Amino acid sequence: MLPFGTDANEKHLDDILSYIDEHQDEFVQNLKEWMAVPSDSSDPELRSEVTRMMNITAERIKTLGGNVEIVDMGFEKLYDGRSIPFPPAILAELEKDPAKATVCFYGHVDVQPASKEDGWKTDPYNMTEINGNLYGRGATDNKGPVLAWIHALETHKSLKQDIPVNLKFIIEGVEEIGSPGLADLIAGHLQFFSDVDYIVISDNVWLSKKPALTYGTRGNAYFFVEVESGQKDLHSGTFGGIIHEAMRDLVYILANLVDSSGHIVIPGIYDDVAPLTEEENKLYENIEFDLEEHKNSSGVDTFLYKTKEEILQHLWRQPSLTIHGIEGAFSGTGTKTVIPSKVIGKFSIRQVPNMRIPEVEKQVTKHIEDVFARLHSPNKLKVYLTIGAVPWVANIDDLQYKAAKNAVTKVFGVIPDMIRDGSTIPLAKTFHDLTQKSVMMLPIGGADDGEHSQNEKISRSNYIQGTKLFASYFHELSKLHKDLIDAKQLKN
Ligand SMILES: C[C@H](N)C(=O)N[C@@H](Cc1c[nH]cn1)C(=O)O
Ligand SMILES: [Zn+2]
Ligand SMILES: [Zn+2]
Repeated sequence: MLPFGTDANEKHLDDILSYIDEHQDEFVQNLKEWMAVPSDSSDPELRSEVTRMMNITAERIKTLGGNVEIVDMGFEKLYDGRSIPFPPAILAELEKDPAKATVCFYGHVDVQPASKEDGWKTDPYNMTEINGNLYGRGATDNKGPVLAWIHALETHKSLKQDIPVNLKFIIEGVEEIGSPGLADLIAGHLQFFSDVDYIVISDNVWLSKKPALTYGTRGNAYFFVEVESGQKDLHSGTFGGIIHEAMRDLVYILANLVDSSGHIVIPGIYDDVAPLTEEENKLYENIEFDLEEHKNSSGVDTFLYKTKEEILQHLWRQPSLTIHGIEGAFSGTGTKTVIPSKVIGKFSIRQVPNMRIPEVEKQVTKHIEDVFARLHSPNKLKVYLTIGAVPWVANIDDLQYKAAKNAVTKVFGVIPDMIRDGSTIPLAKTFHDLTQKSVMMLPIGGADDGEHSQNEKISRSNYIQGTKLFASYFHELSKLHKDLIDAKQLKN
């Protein structure tokens, strides 16, 4: 093998990057096949599709030559009392050379719900390319990036080139429902992580047209609030006006969580939020972020805040409360004159440092009970936390951030922005806390990809350049890691 940093090694990488360009249609076709699987983890009826997607992923890693363990994750107890199997998780490894750095890639192949009726322009499960964009559910979140990582490795194999790092994979199928059971899986497989040097996640998007490295995410505390008036739905002509309606109680509760300025009105909720330091405050000035473009891509005319700094701080370092929906309420077209008997309001609070989920749970429960008490309603109230994902902020001085910066500069010709993300990777902090390894997010999705939205996409360019980015990252990391080991040996 040639030492890294030589011209021959540069030539190897250039061959890899050219191969990726030349095979892009094949890579796009592979993504189309993955996106045809409706692996929506939130729909119990589609659970077998998530399992099928996990098996497809496992086969692909096996074909690469990886050692794959398919881990049974047991059963999920649904809130309606049913039990359904969780999809299995994948633990895999490829290459085991003690002289090389070991990188563990984490990703998920489950997706958010999607249906044409929600307003998609194309069939969400039939990937469609329009003007250089690959539309469909999972394009950017997270099938595209997972496949791009695999393609970067397959390219090395196809060209019979040495992969400069050892690889491990942890791939799951329940990220979109908060990664239940995954923290226990990690805790029970610490041996798997013992020789891992770096953990990489590519499950978010850039903030602008400029590539970015992500060193922090918000967490999420997801709540269900259930109000029940009786055993069955009733006619609003026969019973309207004489009973305490569950829906009225719930709407009142939901209306008393957050005010029109976005301020969460739950007492104590901001108490633990980390104060803004002078040093952090300065960071926001230099980040590329086009407010108007962000508005355009969201389809919303007016944001709650006016400046870039306010917007970024409210996305990255302030909690936010979103009301997502009401289960059991009439939501179809038409004019059904029903009084729903049991309704479940769903809302979540994005968590930031130094909020603590048990404290948030207490504050939310007490607040909802107090608000409900004002109604003097005889209805039954239940409040419960269904997802408790904590925020994560990493040390950007870790070596892999430097390797990723070099790789971005090589592939995109610009130095990446260092950003945080308002969304949640439930396992990011868990990885760090349980393994004590460096964690980094290396996004390849564009700011306008529309994760979780209708018409989710990834651009062909980001998908293919992203594949090149991963290949370059292996090479840059290998060089820097080797220098680090050499320096350590010299010291001893
Ligand atoms: C960032 C990632 N692609 C993602 O979409 N994560 C989800 C995870 C989650 C949080 N609560 C429930 N699921 C998200 O941020 O919504
Ligand atoms: Zn995701
Ligand atoms: Zn997602």
